Amino acid sequence: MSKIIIEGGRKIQGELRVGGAKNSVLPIMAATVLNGKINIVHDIPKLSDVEVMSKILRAVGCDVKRENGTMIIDSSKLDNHRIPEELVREMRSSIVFLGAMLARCGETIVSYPGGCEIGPRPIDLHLKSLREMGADIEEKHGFLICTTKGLKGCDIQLDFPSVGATENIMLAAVYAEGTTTIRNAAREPEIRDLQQFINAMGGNISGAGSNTIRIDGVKELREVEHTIIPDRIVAGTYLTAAAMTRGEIVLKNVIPEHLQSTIYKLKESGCKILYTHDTIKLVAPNKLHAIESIKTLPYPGFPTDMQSQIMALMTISDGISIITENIFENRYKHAYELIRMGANIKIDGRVAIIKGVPKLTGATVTANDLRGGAALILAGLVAEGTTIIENAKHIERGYDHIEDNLKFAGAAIKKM
Ligand SMILES: CC(=O)N[C@H]1[C@@H](OP(=O)(O)OP(=O)(O)OC[C@H]2O[C@@H](n3ccc(=O)[nH]c3=O)[C@H](O)[C@@H]2O)O[C@H](CO)[C@@H](O)[C@@H]1O
Ligand SMILES: C=C(OP(=O)(O)O)C(=O)O
Repeated sequence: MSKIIIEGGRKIQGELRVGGAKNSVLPIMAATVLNGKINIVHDIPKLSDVEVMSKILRAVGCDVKRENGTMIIDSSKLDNHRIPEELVREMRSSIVFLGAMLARCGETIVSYPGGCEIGPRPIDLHLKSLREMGADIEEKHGFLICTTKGLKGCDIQLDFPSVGATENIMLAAVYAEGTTTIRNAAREPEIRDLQQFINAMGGNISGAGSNTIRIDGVKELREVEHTIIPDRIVAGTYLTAAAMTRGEIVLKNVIPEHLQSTIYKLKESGCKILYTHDTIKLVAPNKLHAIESIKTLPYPGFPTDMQSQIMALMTISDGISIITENIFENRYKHAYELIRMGANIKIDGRVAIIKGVPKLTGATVTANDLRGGAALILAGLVAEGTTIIENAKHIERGYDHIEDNLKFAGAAIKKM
């Protein structure tokens, strides 16, 4: 079981480059099955989720090669429509293969993904939408057995702008007969990246980034080369690390527009933030102020994937901060670990009330999920003494060499 050990009290400063976004790379890897040709994808981060996605692609017959940050996926020999159950269990977001495999093969068998560390994560919107497009989906013994005699474009109204459901519909609709319209679609930047990838291989999608997406079915797709957009959550995490340690950091390869809600809240805590079109500089104040209220919302609202990290910052900010978690029901497990480090946090359902304390103290804590683990690293960077984070494997799902990057920026941190 991997552990991260941190000696707190060092500033995070200097320059860091942000790599490709996990939440872009995963659906884009699923989309590589569509063309039955060569896909070249740049700026692929080294993450355990990317490893699982590669294993799934190989299991269905694709050839996957990786050279540093570039991945070459040849989907021409795809010959299996069953996604191995153990891999779906390892990574819930493998559910995006549903739409992609239905489009390519007209059939697929995927095990039901179930919930995860952050609570129940139903897929009813995915299934309802794919059925509306003409998919026949049987739910039997924990598996989804999906077939179609041909998907047809239709109008889909999502009850909630689900990221995964929007992606699954986009993938399924690429070859569908006629036009598919998704209303109340998710507007996350990663959705637009998926549109760009599919269009670069000859698909016909418009509207991603707005709440209405139109997909006109095409007959054939070609080879493609694409670069993944930078990870806005990794960028937000490094900015928060500099803010909490009274540091000063410049991030390169970022899209500041994607981080506006995070930047806005970091400014409220007293940080000075300057940016160009692809860099962000943060200068921390001597004293962090409480952030009156943060409500997680679909993009462009404040991202639930930054909630844990910003909570870590609030624990040492002067005054009372309030978080309302609106996206996931059970995303406060990290709060109880932060309390072990001296934080003053009260949880009442979806609301967390955080009263800033003068200092945190190092302790042995457990990462229960990806972003909760990142929050514990941030707390460890400022805590007095040694922090040991157990179960650090969760962090590897979404951060490429976080300990090396933070060490480079001044932290006393190591992984064991
Ligand atoms: C790989 C990836 O991109 N993961 C991101 C994606 O997850 P994911 O795609 O799973 O998130 P969704 O946007 O689908 O889920 C948001 C909310 O909708 C609910 N819901 C979703 C689908 C459904 O069929 N029924 C339903 O009720 C979920 O339970 C949750 O409460 O968006 C989340 C919300 O920004 C992020 O936290 C995740 O990092
Ligand atoms: C919840 C997250 O991801 P996933 O949907 O892959 O579990 C996340 O990135 O914080």
